Amino acid sequence: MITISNLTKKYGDKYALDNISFNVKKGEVLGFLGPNGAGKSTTMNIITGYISYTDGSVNIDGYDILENPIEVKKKIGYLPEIPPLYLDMVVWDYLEFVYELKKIKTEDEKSHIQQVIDMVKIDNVKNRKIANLSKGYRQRVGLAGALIGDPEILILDEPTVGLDPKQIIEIRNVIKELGKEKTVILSSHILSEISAVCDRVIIINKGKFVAEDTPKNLSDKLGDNKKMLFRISGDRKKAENILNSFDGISNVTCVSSENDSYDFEFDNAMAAEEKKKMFFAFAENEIPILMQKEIEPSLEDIFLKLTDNTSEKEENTNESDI
Ligand SMILES: Nc1ncnc2c1ncn2[C@@H]1O[C@H](COP(=O)(O)OP(=O)(O)OP(=O)(O)O)[C@@H](O)[C@H]1O
Repeated sequence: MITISNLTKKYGDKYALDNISFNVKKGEVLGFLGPNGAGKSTTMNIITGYISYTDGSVNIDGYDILENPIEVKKKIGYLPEIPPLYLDMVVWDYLEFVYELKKIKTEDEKSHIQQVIDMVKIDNVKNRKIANLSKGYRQRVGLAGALIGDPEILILDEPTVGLDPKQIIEIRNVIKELGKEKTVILSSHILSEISAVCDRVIIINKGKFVAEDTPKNLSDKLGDNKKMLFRISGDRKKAENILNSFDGISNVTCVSSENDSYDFEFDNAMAAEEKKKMFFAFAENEIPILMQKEIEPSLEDIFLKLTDNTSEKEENTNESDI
């Protein structure tokens, strides 16, 4: 459905994208993962025809984006990172405006807009001014705008940035539903975000391709190096010694303390039997374990695992926030 070949975008001498190639199959939900400045928005802006590129090609459902820009744009609904909403407009009027802009002729306008409103669950705010909506609802209005015209492909640039946890879950559910019918590319800088909704993940960093896999395989690749957070109460030194006495535990660090409770972070590659022994060791030393949890791997962990870092060190790191 989407074929990106050797895509390169230069700003002056600087490469925002450097020879990126990938495919997206019809009906697939593809995650585009990378830190700030990786080139996610640049790629999406090129696919949607908003900006040009320096080299390579973009083909959407058989159409080259440069040769058939109108055909391509008809097939794509785009939700940029900051949706371009007119805050003074009422939701319904805004969607009518988008309908006119997209020059959609075949549908019954009112029923189509209502259908889109139902899809993203904004019926309760359709007569309200966009300025008075929460960020979560504004994001859904932006998504509704992208869905006007029933495009086959949806391109969503960091759709959950700035939303609260409840809004994140709601918008994720909407995207999951849409993913059943449409081809979706979704960008994010959070692995769990992508894992929750995507069939496949492409990781880019500083404009370069890093890896491509299913969320499960990516997580398995990181699996032998999971980070754990452990909260204990009691003797800090003793607890540290117990943790360090196990082969499967490394890089033990006390990250915070409050009264007599301490939070330790460590890399955990323990087998199940070893884990049991560790719990008994804490019990024998009368050190209660107050809490334990696995820490989501950061993008930094993923890059360290998936890439040879030497090439990264040669490059300017100012833009990245990892
Ligand atoms: N108009 C521009 N002029 C010069 N450099 C640009 C321009 N737009 C983007 N860049 C640079 O291109 C690189 C990729 O930017 P891009 O916005 O695509 O990254 P991103 O992965 O979307 O990051 P973010 O999550 O911060 O949006 C960055 O180094 C950025 O500074």
